[in-house]
Amino acid sequence: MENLLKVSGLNKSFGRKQVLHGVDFTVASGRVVGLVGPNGAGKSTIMKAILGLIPADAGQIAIAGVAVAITSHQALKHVGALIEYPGIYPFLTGRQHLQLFAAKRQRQTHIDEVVTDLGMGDYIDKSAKSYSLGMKQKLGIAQALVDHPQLVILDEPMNGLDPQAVKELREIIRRQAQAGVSFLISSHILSELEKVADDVLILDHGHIVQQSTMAALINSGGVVYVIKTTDDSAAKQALAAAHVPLADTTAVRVPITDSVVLNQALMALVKAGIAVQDVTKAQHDLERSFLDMIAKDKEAR
Ligand SMILES: Nc1ncnc2c1ncn2[C@@H]1O[C@H](COP(=O)(O)OP(=O)(O)OP(=O)(O)O)[C@@H](O)[C@H]1O
Repeated sequence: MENLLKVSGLNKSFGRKQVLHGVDFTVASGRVVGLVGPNGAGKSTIMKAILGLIPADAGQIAIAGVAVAITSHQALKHVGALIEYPGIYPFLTGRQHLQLFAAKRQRQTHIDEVVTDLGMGDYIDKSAKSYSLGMKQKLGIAQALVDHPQLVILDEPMNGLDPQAVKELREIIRRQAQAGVSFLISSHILSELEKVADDVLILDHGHIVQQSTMAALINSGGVVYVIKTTDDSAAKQALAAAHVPLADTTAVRVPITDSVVLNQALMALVKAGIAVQDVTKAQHDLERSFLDMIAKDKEAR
């Protein structure tokens, strides 16, 4: 797979505060890459540097092999972006905004496509001053997509969107990725990107803490059996005595490595006279493993 975006050794300080530390990653053609990290981790700073909006102190950024710098924007010709807040002119209609962003060739068709895909038909010809937060956000996303870019950079695009709009946005991203468009999408909530991203970059205090596929990240947390009993604290003691590992201390959660562990757990509970009321396979807790990863990285530094 060809790397459309390549970022290497990116350093950035604001005054005496270093906010990016040797950031390296790639985005391949047709991949959706999630950039996830807590508030202030440096997500927007990375995106602004890629877009040549702020100068990096060190490192290289290349799009389709062409270098980007604050004075060299040629590589950004086929890049669409929404960074922080959409730029909205209150007295223009949504359609007029899109006309500013769409190249002349097939302008009308491209605008109609994106308006339909994002379900903006009802208000696209009204002036933007009447738009809700979510409508403005959608207009910002439409601006990023309207010119058929090869690479789309979206900073927290789900902000302000209702669940239906989030679903529509996910669908449009997946459709475009299938057609070969690459995406770099930031969020401070990992689970927000669970259904849309192929790959994940986890960023903390300007360091890339983990880079993997979303599938590998989900599997790395493992699946757990949640056992409901009549007496959970006695159940935990019985399991500890029988050397059955627990996934965490909040409930009777047994990690699934193989079914033998579940058998051992159930036998230990039955032997201790604890009634098992229910056993369910629980969804992997993505947010918890994200927080664990950040905590581990903090300890290591
Ligand atoms: N122009 C600036 N001047 C000084 N400090 C800045 C500037 N821009 C960003 N920072 C600092 O750099 C750090 C990273 O900020 P950045 O906006 O990149 O984080 P983020 O991960 O996008 O956070 P959020 O999720 O809150 O948007 C923060 O500590 C922020 O205060």
